[in-house]
Amino acid sequence: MGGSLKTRLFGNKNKHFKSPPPQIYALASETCKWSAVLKEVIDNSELLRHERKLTPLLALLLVHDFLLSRKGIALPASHGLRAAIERHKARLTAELTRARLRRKAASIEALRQVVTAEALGEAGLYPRWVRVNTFKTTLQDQLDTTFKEFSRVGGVRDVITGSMTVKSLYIDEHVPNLLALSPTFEITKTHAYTSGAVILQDKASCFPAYLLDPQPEDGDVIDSCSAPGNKTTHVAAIVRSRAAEGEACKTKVYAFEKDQYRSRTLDKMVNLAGAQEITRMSLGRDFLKVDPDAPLYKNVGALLLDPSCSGSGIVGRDAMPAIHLPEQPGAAAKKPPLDKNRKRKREDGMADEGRQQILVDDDGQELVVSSEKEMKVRLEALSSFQLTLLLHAFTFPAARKVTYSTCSIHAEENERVVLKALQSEVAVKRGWRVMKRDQQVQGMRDWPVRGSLEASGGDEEIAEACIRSYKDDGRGVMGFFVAGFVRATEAEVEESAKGNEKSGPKGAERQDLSTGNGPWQVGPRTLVAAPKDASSRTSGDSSYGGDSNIGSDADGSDGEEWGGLSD
Ligand SMILES: C[S@@+](CC[C@H](N)C(=O)[O-])C[C@H]1O[C@@H](n2cnc3c(N)ncnc32)[C@H](O)[C@@H]1O
Repeated sequence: MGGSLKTRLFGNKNKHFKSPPPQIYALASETCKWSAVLKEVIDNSELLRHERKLTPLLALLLVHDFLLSRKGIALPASHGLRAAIERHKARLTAELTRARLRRKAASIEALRQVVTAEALGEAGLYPRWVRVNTFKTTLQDQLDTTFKEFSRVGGVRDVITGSMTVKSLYIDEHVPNLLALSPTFEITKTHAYTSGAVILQDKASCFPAYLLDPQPEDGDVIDSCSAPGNKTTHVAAIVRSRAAEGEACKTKVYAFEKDQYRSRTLDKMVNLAGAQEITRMSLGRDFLKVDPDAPLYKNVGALLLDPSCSGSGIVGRDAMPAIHLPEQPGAAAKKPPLDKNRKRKREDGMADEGRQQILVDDDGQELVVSSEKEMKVRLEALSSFQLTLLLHAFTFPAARKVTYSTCSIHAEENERVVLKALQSEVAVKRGWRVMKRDQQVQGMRDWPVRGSLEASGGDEEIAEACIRSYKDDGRGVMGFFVAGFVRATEAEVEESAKGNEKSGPKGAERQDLSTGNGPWQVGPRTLVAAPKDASSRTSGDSSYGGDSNIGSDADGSDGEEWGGLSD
């Protein structure tokens, strides 16, 4: 099985490890992180030459615990392996000091920071986004306690550049209750994190709940695709914050999650976040099988739809920590094993290794893609499924607002789904429109990165309504897409129907976006072809990163981690 360490441990539902996956993950990632330093210590102290029973990996694990773990080696004092390390205490300690000085670190704490920064890899170029969970605390409380010693900086870039100073913080200007922290700060070791008072969630992943902006008059809310629960707990926190002070919150958030395994994570997260008071979870339930006309959902006015996607916007999903093993005395340098498939692939005219990609979608599913064609087929299947879910959301009788989001950078999963949804029969019949930029909540209106004009069929209003983000553009967020839909009033629907009758069908101009997939037909909205020089990036911003593809955590889900649990 390929994929990241997290995917291998947490995504493998059928594997039963002897120890809990979070414990194995912590051990493996910590050992990998220190392995370059420990290799130097072990090689230079000649430990493996003196202690022939030790293997390089065992030595790495034991020396790590001996030198760096607070509890030391977790074996009885009389145990042979423990004695094999402790016999060399003086030499190992001296070599650790040398390794530290070589890295110009004044203390073990400083060395820890150097090692952490090195191990972050791509993730070190992004801040740690932390959403303050208002079910449990307030932004001010957190600034006064958990982040008391942090210095405030002027922008996200300063948090990243100053990452070695560890404790810098920026209060986000777009999304309320969101902080950007230095990537090396170990937030997961704080009480705020383990108690669910703060939740690790990328800025862009906070856009959907914020854009949905549920108000008490909107009625109940549905999160159709919920696990691991970042957006569910976010939208629930917003709903709760809008209930009158001192009064019980009447609005409910209905959270659906199809996958049984991921449902457990959702359940834990909702409870840890304190969102269970207003969240009704349907664990293991397919949103597509939910009857929109069921009495239970008659007051559902707002739906958040964040379906499975290619995960191509996720930062660091591929990252597999490197392990540096000490030299085994006398062992001949091993040749890397021959890839038996390699020759055959070339003879077959298949893509060589360089072009083959393992796609890990945001559900942790892996797929080897070796040609453009395969990629296209995969994206088509995803977009068809995404559209079907979106159109199902449109059918809830009292629904007035829907947000649709993906952590993908592909237009097929984003603007193209929006266009098809707007053209669908259900959208036309029920009066669904795109939520225009000037109808959006302030922070989303101000966010400068908008949809692709070309992918929006040249429709500027739609491109402006769509919200994007790109990794590598210096804004410190993952690649993401979100669009909102609002439903017109009955009067507006009638007005628009009259307009359509007058203008008649414009078949010649119409761009056919129908895939033939999904239960809905394309409606009468007319689209104008994109101008040839249409820029796929808007808002006069030239600092975008490329649409680099692919391969992405949560840390479960959108490259996120969350309150005290590992997905
Ligand atoms: C992108 S993840 C959701 C991430 C989540 N919104 C968050 O922010 O933590 C998509 C989730 O949708 C679930 N899913 C996919 N199809 C579904 C369906 N038809 N009904 C309910 N859940 C579904 C997947 O199992 C997966 O857990």
